[in-house]
Amino acid sequence: MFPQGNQCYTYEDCKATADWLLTQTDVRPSVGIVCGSGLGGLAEMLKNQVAFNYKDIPNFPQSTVHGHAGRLVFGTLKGRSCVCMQGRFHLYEGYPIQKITLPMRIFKLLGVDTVILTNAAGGLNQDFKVGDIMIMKDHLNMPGFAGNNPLAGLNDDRFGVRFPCMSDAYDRELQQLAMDVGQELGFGDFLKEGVYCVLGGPSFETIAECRMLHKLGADAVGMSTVHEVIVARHCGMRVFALSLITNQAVMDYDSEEKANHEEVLQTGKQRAEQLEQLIFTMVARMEHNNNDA
Ligand SMILES: O=P(O)(O)O[C@@H]1C[C@H](O)[C@@H](CO)O1
Ligand code: HPA
Repeated sequence: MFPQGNQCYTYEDCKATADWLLTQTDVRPSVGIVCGSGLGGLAEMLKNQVAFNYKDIPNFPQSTVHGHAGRLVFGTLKGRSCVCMQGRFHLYEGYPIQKITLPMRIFKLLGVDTVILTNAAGGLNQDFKVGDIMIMKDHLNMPGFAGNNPLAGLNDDRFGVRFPCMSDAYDRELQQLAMDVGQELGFGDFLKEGVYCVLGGPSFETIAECRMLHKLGADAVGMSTVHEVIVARHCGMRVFALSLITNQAVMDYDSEEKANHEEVLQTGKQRAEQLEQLIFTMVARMEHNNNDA
């Protein structure tokens, strides 16, 4: 069933893309950032930018979703060299899961040791409000339960081991740093932590599905991030991830609410400034990652 799956991009393909990028810029990033829906403004904050449209990067997929610009931006943030994906790829765009996660392997080959991912998500936890920022402490991988895991297929040991551990996927020190920085910045009222559940999308969830996911222990539901986290951890990068609660998942048959992408992008705009501030302050304070997984 899977033998060709991971052949989608070989180690050599990933290396060719990374080497191409390294010939185009002097920036040698240690931090890689992925911007979620409506959160691409993060990339604009990088200083001394060198930016590439995805269509100009060998082997790179194209962004097809409104709110995902499709640019890879290199630059510095508080003096630290970074690379930022202004737009990510999703299963529902029709890409194979290995293609969605290809940028993580390119990050690794560029020298990135820490990946920061953001996403827009629906809130399942009844204590969450629209505009809350949730530090991801864990995930539920629904496509993975059905066998759609980005590491399925032949394993290339140059990236990582056949059976990587995921109980330590989300770096605990970075979670604590985010909490500390959030408190200092006065974000305590809307900074939460929780479990993110990924689904395939693009349809939003039914009421019964939201109720089920909540019962299973999910605090937020979305359509991304987890595949990238798995590949980033497989190749030994440290991971930190944030969900912006852009809408309340509909859990009640009396509700008139309807999830929609416009609301997702609108909430992104309203909270973007604080989310950016949180990430920049964290990047300024982060220690380098010395212990590859
Ligand atoms: O890329 P993310 O996970 O932030 O995007 C979410 C999931 C869908 O792509 C979209 C739904 O509005 O936002
Ligand atoms: O409610 C949601 N469900 C799934 N994905 C999402 N992305 C933003 N909001 C949602």
